[in-house]
Amino acid sequence: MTTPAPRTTPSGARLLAVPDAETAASLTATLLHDAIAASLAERGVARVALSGGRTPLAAYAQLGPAVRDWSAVTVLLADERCVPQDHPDSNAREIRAALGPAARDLRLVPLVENGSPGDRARAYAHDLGPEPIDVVLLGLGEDGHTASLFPAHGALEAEGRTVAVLDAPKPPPERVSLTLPELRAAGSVVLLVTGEGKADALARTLGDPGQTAPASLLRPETLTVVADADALRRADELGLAGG
Ligand SMILES: O=C(O)[C@H](O)[C@@H](O)[C@H](O)[C@H](O)COP(=O)(O)O
Repeated sequence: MTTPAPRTTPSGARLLAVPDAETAASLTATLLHDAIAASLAERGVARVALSGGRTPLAAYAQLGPAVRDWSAVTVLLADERCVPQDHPDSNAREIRAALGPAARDLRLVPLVENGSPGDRARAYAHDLGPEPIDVVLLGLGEDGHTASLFPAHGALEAEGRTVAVLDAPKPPPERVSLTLPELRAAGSVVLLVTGEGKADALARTLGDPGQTAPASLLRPETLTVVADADALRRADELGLAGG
């Protein structure tokens, strides 16, 4: 698909503004595909971290059949809920289902099912493997959270690669998330935001760097925001959606 002319956000991130959620999904699938293909061409393997939530599922459905060799791709979780892997709230389960049968050979690294959230976070930090992540797909909550990093939450200060969250405002409360340093170390990050319910959160993210909007703490040099017109409405009104 044709990529829209990039805008630059006040922090210096790339913003790709698209008319609707359907176009945002196709563009996101293309960006993920291209990042995976570049890593496969360069190193023969690719490492991608994906988020849960409803918004990216249409993009995953297009990404599944688009990637030629899933057996060389490791799929990590940007965040996961502390539930069994076959639970309806499991991000791993949703992501695998959305990628579909074409991705059956992928290596998805799940969160271990036993232990406290802290134990699971430590195990996941080990399971991430030593190399940095090539590309991360993040969503944005209506309250401004990204992955399981919630506004003004202590997890934002975590210095390791993963962090346990015991009291997430969005259920389920017990989660494990990649940390800000880990997200900032990734080769690239795509933040996918659609729908008018996200408009205030996106405006805060683009305009008010700080812990009230965790995605504003991502690294602008590696960040691409893909947003549809409904999600951008407030940021546009405030002149925060770049030019
Ligand atoms: O597991 C999770 O809860 C997510 O990874 C989370 O960060 C999600 O991306 C946002 O809450 C947006 O979710 P929606 O796309 O459903 O709005």
